[in-house]
Amino acid sequence: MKITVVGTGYVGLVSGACLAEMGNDVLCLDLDPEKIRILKEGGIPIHEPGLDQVVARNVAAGRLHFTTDVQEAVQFGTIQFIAVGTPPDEDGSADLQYVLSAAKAIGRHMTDYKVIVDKSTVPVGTADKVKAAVRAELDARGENIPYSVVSNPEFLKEGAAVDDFMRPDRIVVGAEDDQAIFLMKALYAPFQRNHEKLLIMDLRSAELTKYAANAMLATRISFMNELALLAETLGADIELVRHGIGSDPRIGYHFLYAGCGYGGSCFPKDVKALIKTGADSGHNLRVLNAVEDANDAQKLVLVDKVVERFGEDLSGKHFAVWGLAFKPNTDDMREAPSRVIIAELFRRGATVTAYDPVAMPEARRVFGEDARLVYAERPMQALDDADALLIVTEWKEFRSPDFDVIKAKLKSGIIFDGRNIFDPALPKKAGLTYLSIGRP
Ligand SMILES: NC(=O)c1ccc[n+]([C@@H]2O[C@H](COP(=O)([O-])OP(=O)(O)OC[C@H]3O[C@@H](n4cnc5c(N)ncnc54)[C@H](O)[C@@H]3O)[C@@H](O)[C@H]2O)c1
Ligand SMILES: O=c1ccn([C@@H]2O[C@H](COP(=O)(O)OP(=O)(O)O[C@H]3O[C@H](CO)[C@@H](O)[C@H](O)[C@H]3O)[C@@H](O)[C@H]2O)c(=O)[nH]1
Repeated sequence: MKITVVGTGYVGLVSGACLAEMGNDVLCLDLDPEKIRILKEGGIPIHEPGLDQVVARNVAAGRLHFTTDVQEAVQFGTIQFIAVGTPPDEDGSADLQYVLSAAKAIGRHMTDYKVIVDKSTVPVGTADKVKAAVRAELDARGENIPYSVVSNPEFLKEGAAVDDFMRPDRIVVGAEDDQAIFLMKALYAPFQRNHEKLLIMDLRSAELTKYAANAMLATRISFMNELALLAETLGADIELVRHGIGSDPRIGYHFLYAGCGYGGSCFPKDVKALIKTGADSGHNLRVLNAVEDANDAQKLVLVDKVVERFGEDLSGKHFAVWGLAFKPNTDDMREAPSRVIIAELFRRGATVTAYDPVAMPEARRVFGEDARLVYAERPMQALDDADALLIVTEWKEFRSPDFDVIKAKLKSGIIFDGRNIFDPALPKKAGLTYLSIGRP
């Protein structure tokens, strides 16, 4: 099948590469000439394990191409995936300007039947807006070319994106006409081991499903984070509680890890957008408001613990921070807890040496030139002259350190672990004070 992907960011590139891997001819469009230049020269603008091989293989096979030419891109694919960003607007709602401008471009240049697929995360009712935007462009041209609009939200996780796309738990397709349903079924046939994975529904239910999934996952995390704080006060261990409740299949083990808050390009923005959708339609989504509040507070929990030990004023104190990305296996720092933690340490007068296996170039962009923040080449080097260590991202390479070396380096001998990555007995055996989330 011939497919165009409009927007070659995270989701666009992973989707385009994986759809090519399944034998389709894919043309990825982006308006950012720098991104397309990197891709055309064989580079990958994001860090995502395994993606480079899939891209290289399909470029070499002649199935995956990149362009900045809008007209060429629109005329290429029968299926047009819109995978552009939907960042939060000032009031928390999803900003649809990129989606609608992509839709208009399709209406402006299409010359034959198109299935226009919203893959971006978009609020309920967006498919109707996309339909209207395309119709307005066709009317302006005096054309009446047929087209369908489909909602096909994406559920991939960064760091595991290729696997999530190629082996999905489910594929949600919101569609309202037989031709579009037929084409979407044919497109996804090779992706499914069993047919129950393809869930065909109406457009609005598909749009809401995406927000419901992220909101449910964010709720589990905020719930566990609050219980972790309670566990600390009560002298219980949240990790044992997690095992205790996760063994109930109605609850399950996934997404129950307490930590220093959820970040990333999706949960924070999608929870906000769903709250706004609720408010706009007369529903105060109380649970989700609390989920967001709890997460905002949780991002500061490590600093609260630092303040308990070192006092409100941290002038003259220096901290090592391990982990900058919002989670392991990505260089993405969008809404990362590290941003809030480091900013709060600065506000209180402290300085920081940070280490992250892949996100340091991104951190340089995020924080800019700032004398209060330097970067280490290795995790242990970050500990030089540090009063204490803060662990913010659970990268594998942090999991088995030499605790005696940490003890020798840290002035206070304190580790503040925001991701519960160690068995507490090990740092304690080396004489360190180990403060994690929700554990005695
Ligand atoms: N990042 C994720 O893990 C993830 C997972 C599932 C769903 N989503 C959703 O997918 C959407 C895209 O997210 P992302 O992280 O890939 O965004 P991104 O910011 O990485 O990429 C968006 C790209 O779209 C391009 N673009 C904008 N307008 C364009 C236009 N009119 N024509 C062509 N290109 C255009 C931008 O230049 C950019 O490269 C969002 O709605 C997001 O919520 C993201
Ligand atoms: O038990 C857990 C699991 C995750 N997190 C945090 O939650 C955030 C998000 O993690 P994750 O969901 O793994 O990453 P994303 O790549 O943001 O993926 C989410 O957001 C995507 C964009 O919508 C969806 O497609 C995915 O299904 C959804 O998991 C990160 O900060 C994690 O540290 C926790 O604190 N505890």
